[in-house]
Amino acid sequence: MTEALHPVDQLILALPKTELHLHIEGTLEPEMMFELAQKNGITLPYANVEEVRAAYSFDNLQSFLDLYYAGASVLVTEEDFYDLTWAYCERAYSDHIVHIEIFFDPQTHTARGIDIGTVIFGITRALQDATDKLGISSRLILCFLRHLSEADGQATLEAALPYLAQIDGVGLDSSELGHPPAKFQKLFKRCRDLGLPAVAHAGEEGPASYITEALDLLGAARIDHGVRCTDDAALVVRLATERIPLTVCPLSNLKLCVVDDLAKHNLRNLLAAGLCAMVNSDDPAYFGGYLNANLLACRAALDLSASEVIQLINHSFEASWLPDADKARWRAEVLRIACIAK
Ligand code: HPA
Ligand SMILES: [Zn+2]
Repeated sequence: MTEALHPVDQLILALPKTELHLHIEGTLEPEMMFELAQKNGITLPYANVEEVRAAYSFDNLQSFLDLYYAGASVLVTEEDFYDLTWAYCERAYSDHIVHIEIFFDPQTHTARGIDIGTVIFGITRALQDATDKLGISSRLILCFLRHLSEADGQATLEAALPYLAQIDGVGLDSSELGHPPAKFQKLFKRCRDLGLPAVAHAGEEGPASYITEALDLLGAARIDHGVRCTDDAALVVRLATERIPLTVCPLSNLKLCVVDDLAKHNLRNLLAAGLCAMVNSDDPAYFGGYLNANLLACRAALDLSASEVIQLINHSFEASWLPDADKARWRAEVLRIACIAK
């Protein structure tokens, strides 16, 4: 006999959701990695899909990034970027995600000689199809790799200028330690001048001071991860007062040893401190689960209540870049489903 689903888990599955912290290159499942490698004549350092999965045991962010960049090397044609993005959109649909704001890392591809337009057109064509066929709205965020120089970021921004109509904002990702937001102050000023809103990874492995820098020096409207904010009580008060969203990624934190046990994750404390925190999947093909899997794992490990789950989902709509009327419409839908579930 199959066990009945926990009522809060049923609620998680039923609620409409949004995903705000998702690297499209991090949705590359080993099966697709192999298919694309074969098609594009790229040799992978693995004999089969099982070997790829077995390699996904990470000690820290860098040990993951080394594999993640190697995996992305199979993406070559516009069709490859389309297929990758479309596969994610179908998974998002099955998780009842209605709005996505996704990151892409152009430098990972342009450094291999792939034209930035190939990347952008492949992704945006799939996003448009997701809107037309699955009813999923989306935004696209161009991320700069922080282990590279600011000049490399500037050159990437210049290359992206013809495609600005397809880009809704900019972000900062990759190796955090030793690459503080301050390194990219001029680049983000230029982005602001172009009217591009900014987000930034900060306080994942790096110190709480990187979160403050991301806000004050880059003008970040959201902080990606941000879990280390709790090392600085005054910063927590600031984040709560200014309603700065934190796009938390619990299974990512577990896989990358930011926490050693999901039961010790500070997600609940962030909510209790009045922060606009929500759950996201980051690089789900590498970290063992998409959005619902993250929410279900947190519910089980932290014994989240129905009202905490509803808070997390409401925060994700609040923190999104949807127009206010759409936010209000989705929050009403969340309320309606929550009432039925009672
Ligand atoms: O979790 C992450 N942190 C920093 N850079 C990244 N690039 C993909 N995922 C991540
Ligand atoms: Zn991330």
